[in-house]
Amino acid sequence: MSNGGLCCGSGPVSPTDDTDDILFVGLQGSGKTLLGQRLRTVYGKAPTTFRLVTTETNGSQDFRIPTFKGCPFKEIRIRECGGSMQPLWRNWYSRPIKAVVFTLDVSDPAALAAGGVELQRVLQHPELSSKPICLALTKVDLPFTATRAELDLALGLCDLQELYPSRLRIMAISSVRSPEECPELEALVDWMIEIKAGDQTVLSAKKN
Ligand SMILES: Nc1nc2c(ncn2[C@@H]2O[C@H](COP(=O)(O)OP(=O)(O)OP(=O)(O)O)[C@@H](O)[C@H]2O)c(=O)[nH]1
Ligand SMILES: [Mg+2]
Repeated sequence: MSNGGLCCGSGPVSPTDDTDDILFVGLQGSGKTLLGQRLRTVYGKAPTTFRLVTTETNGSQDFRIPTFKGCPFKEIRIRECGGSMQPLWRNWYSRPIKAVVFTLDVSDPAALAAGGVELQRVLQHPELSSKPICLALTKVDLPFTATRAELDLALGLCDLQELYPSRLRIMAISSVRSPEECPELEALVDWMIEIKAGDQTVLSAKKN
């Protein structure tokens, strides 16, 4: 499996010199790696055998996500910080990233409270105060997932959306589904493209 550049090892983990556009954070096993792999297939060529198997990200890794034909840039650069590196996520917040995607596994009730606390920390971190955040509710394909009403109750998502109306976007994602089966995957890439372009009209080139 090719995951782009892998940055891990025994030494202290520090941000790389590469410029990343988007930061992926979220608890261990919440679906960042599979989402990065899946997003590459939205406008890129889907591999004949898409592998659902991932390994834990010990450190960080990057994903290059192809954009659509006619987009002013060829790719979106994503940096995933492994859930096991949570105390070090903040090292990336001061980098010139443009937005953050926070993954929350809605099939794991035991992890919801901890995920909600981390989401609040991301939203309130001073280095990220001007950055758009996408809350990706992951694994929505699984049979027993928290409903949106349950999430509103447990995590106060409605209140968060009212508090950060233009900054917080919430999407329900399944990375085991194809982009045709889960249109939110394309919506997420388009959200990243708009943010990287700094121009909401950039998506109009898609239809030409
Ligand atoms: N059913 C289902 N399984 C998923 C989905 N996304 C991820 N998984 C599975 O959940 C497990 C963990 O996914 P990862 O993408 O490795 O999670 P991660 O957030 O990168 O974890 P760390 O690297 O440890 O921080 C893997 O077995 C994935 O195949 C999804 O949308 N649906
Ligand atoms: Mg990972």
